[in-house]
Amino acid sequence: ALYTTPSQLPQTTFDYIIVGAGTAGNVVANRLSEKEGVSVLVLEAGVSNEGVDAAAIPLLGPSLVPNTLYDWNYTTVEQKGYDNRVLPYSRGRMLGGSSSVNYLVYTRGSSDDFERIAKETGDSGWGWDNIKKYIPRHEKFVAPADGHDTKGEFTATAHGTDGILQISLPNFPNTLDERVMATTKELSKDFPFLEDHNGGDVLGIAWSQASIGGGARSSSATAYLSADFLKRPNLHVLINAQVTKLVQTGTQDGVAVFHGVEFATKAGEEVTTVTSTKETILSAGTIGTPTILQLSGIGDNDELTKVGIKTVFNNPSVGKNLTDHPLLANVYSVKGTESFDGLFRSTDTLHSNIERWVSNKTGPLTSSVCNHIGFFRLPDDSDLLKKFGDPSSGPKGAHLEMIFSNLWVQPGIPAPKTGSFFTITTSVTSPTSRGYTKLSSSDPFAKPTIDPNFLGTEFDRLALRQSVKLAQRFITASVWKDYITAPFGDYSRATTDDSLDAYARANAATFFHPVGTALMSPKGAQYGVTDPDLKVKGVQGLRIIDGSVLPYLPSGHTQAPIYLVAERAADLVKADNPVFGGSNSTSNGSTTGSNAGSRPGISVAVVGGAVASLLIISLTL
Ligand SMILES: Cc1cc2nc3c(=O)[nH]c(=O)nc-3n(C[C@H](O)[C@H](O)[C@H](O)COP(=O)(O)OP(=O)(O)OC[C@H]3O[C@@H](n4cnc5c(N)ncnc54)[C@H](O)[C@@H]3O)c2cc1C
Repeated sequence: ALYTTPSQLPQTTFDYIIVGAGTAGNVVANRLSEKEGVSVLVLEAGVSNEGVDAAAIPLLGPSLVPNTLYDWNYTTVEQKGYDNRVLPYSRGRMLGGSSSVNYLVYTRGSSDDFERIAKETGDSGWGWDNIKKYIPRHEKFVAPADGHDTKGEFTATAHGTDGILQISLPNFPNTLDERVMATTKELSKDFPFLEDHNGGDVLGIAWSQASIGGGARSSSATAYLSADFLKRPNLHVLINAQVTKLVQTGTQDGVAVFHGVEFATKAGEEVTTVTSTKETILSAGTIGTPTILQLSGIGDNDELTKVGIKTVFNNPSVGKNLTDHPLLANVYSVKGTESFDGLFRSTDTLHSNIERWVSNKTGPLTSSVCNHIGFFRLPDDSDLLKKFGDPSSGPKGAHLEMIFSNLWVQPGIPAPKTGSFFTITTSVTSPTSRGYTKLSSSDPFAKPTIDPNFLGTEFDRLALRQSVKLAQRFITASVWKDYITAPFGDYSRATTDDSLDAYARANAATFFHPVGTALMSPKGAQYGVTDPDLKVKGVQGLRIIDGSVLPYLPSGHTQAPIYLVAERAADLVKADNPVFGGSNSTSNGSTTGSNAGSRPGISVAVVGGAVASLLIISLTL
């Protein structure tokens, strides 16, 4: 059932307590509550997604953040690599978490991304061959809302059709479609067409897939926490419940045991305590999870002492290794009125499209932000790779990304009142900068200090420059000549390496893909926050299942890998509880050694200061 106030809870002790009804949390809640009699409580700080139209209508999604009720409304510290600008750092604060507010792009990453995690954690269960077994359980690949013939736009064997989360190809055509496809033919060497991004290969330009079904957003709330699942008598979900700390309930073999969870409906309100008999699972996301650990005394002793929190377990890795994708929106002015910019300028046009969506879930508002995406590698002989080494996950991993949007896309900057636009958003897919999140105060309602450290390394600065050059090369195909008028705004002045770098520093933003602040590492390693089974190191009763455990960003956007990680993680939880009939049989993985303290396949020289600082952390643990 779904509850809105603590007094509605039928009990205060549950088998499992999950903190955060977000992307990963709802997967785990769903899977654990499959078993009758296993009680599961989910505590969510935010509100319900029900009745929030912008959370359902795909192209209105970007209006959900920042500075809204549905966002944690975090900001970064001044970003040195971005001319000291402060950025909004949105995280979804509602049922579904960030899957309810994101831009819906659904990319699983490359098989090498998962292989790298398997190799570095010593657990083959994180490898692609095992992870891809979860796709049929997770995915329900459905026809797009416009009913177009999707032949040649995807590879059927890469998809599941009986799972839970609905995924579809573009739901509404746009004027870029033919032009992008023509460019993959004319400039096929640099921009090859790839049939499907989600089968383990990502390199090339493919039709974009999105978490949309029947023309509406499919989120972890609409899918894994649908009304049918909420009818389960053993599944309890409480909204408006912000967890303020974990409570130590005992000590076992000298190790602190955490089975208690404190939460409050808002600052200054009374705190309620609930208890788990089996496990407490943190699924509060890459910012929320380390924040809760730190508030509970699990973190860097020096940092905790500074804000007056008593350290229970000193783990300097908590909150470190924050890794995110920089985003640079390269905007072109285009001819005609076929871009989607006009949709949002006239209230009448917007209303008629909303009416169309309400009546039959069709029309331009069923679009995500793009119909095509491309992932690319720097050339093997590029100066960058020679100088810095290769930070990607392997030959199938990407260094750069391009997204093609049929409208003005500039997070945080309102669209001009006139004009039609085509945006090629570019990114460094394998960034080497690392940042952190830490408490600013012991007050659980105070916002943490967040530093993603965008463009903090020379590799990232130069690779972002290369991504813009890639976009500039893309539009040299003949098909753009009669469409693009000119680069827009600052972009028009980005003509030399120096001016291009200045333009990037002044305009880049974020894809909102933070990961890594509670990274998993081998059992026994002297760095990292969880073991490969996602149990928190140094304490008992706690597991982490969300984006924070990912040691690296995928060659893609983050929601799909997080869903898959959560699906496997639910099996790992089940394997530890005989009630589910498991004794590690469901995990399909094996732990192959401890590798304590080292990060195989990557050296300090390869990724510069970021990993160097991680290794220093490991020495001081
Ligand atoms: C604006 C935006 C656009 C994005 N676009 C895309 C995209 O197009 N494609 C893509 O793949 N990814 C995208 N992402 C990223 C992706 O959505 C996230 O990486 C992913 O959803 C994170 O999943 P998670 O389970 O780690 O955390 P979340 O889904 O964020 O879940 C965390 C949950 O925990 C709750 N919580 C946090 N702290 C507490 C607390 N103290 N007490 C109780 N509850 C708490 C939160 O409210 C939230 O519901 C985007 C993200 C944003 C914000």
